[in-house]
Amino acid sequence: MTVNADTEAVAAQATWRDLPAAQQPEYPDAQALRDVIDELSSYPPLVFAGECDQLRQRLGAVARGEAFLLQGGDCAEAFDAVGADQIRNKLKTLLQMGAVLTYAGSVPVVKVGRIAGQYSKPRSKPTETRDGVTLPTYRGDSVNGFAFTPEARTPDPQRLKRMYHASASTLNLVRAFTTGGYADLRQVHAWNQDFVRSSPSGQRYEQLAREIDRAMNFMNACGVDPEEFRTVEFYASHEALILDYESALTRVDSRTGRLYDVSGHMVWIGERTRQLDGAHIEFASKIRNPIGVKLGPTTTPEEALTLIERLDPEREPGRLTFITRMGADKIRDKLPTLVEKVTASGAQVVWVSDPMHGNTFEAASGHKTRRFDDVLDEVKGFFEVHKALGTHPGGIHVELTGDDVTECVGGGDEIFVDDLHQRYETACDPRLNRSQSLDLAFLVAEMYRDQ
Ligand SMILES: O=C[C@H](O)[C@H](O)COP(=O)(O)O
Ligand SMILES: C=C(OP(=O)(O)O)C(=O)O
Ligand SMILES: [Mn+2]
Repeated sequence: MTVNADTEAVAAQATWRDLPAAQQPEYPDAQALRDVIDELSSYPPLVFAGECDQLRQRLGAVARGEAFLLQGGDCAEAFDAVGADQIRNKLKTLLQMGAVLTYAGSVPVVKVGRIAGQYSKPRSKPTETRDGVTLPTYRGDSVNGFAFTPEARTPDPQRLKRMYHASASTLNLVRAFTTGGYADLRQVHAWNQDFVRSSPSGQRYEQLAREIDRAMNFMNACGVDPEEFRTVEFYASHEALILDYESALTRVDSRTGRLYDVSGHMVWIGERTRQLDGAHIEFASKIRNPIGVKLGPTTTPEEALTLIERLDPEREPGRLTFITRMGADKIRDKLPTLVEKVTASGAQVVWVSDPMHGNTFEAASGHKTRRFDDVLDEVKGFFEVHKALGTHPGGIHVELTGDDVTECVGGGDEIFVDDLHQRYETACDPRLNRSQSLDLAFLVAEMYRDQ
């Protein structure tokens, strides 16, 4: 491992501490937090800086229009969901989506999970009231517990260590699956085996898998058996929200002397913490990882240009990804000016569509949900805008799970509002289930081809 702790250089990145940091937990015991930070600072990196560089190169290809980014996973990972089945199901769903996009969209797909670190949530309200009792809102397993009790909801810094260990175990299994044979393209059918073959998306996938098989057999018969089919390059990403944690996992790379946040390959800054004069952007400006920034409907072109100045002063394709989350009803109106102004500035950012976060609503039953049709319409709008401007629709960023949950309504195997209660398991936002995720991949592949 070539990443060393270089105390002085690492301390120099802590300039974010002088700036306002939104959405941070209020820990009751400051000393307990300091102790945890000290301990985390001594832990080994979860990723290698060279892998972050490799992802930046892959994203550079996306920025140039030569590849497509598939980024997806839970809204909020949970400590009690760090089990082999859940991790495998998520990975399988992403691999299936990747196969669909690569084959049907005829484009190399860069695969990045919202995984192995996605434990912290920004919230719209600081407190939650139930039956007259008001408690701090749930902010992700890294901060407090989901249960509605004062004990669970009090932020506990020990949870940051659990986040590290949960991330490490998850990443370990993901690496085992992706390099140990499970992700071998010859397994395209196996990924689908347990999936309801009667479901429309399962059947459609089966058809595509047969075509991939034939193509591979053809190549084999021609004497071609590329190593690339045996393993999959898969990267981990999460929102860099809790700066004490991200900062404790920031290290100097001994190869280059530069700082990397080794808690994940790519990190992003959320819509609620992207203030230009805030701590999160300052922190992100100091690290070399590929950085994403969520852009909601209020983003001005000037803000986008300043973000580029702050985060990508060297104008390096792949360094900066703008993840737009406008809402299906706003994307066609809001996105064009941003893309035009950014393109005119000469910057080569990756443009990605998050069609989830601008389309959330509360059903009459009280469940937070999203309509599959709105999700699809936002992606359509994203593609239309880029087509009109001659720019590259670089990818999608989605909240999904490999389990058959009922959290978003619609899809080929339709889920109705009245079904939501059946398997509503998310700790935060509603995710596409496996069938809806595959539906989306097929439809996006068509859009990409038509582009
Ligand atoms: O993904 C995160 C949610 O969109 C965010 O936490 C806000 O959710 P809330 O409005 O329920 O707080
Ligand atoms: C909170 C999230 O998104 P945003 O910052 O875009 O609201 C998220 O990605 O879960
Ligand atoms: Mn979310």
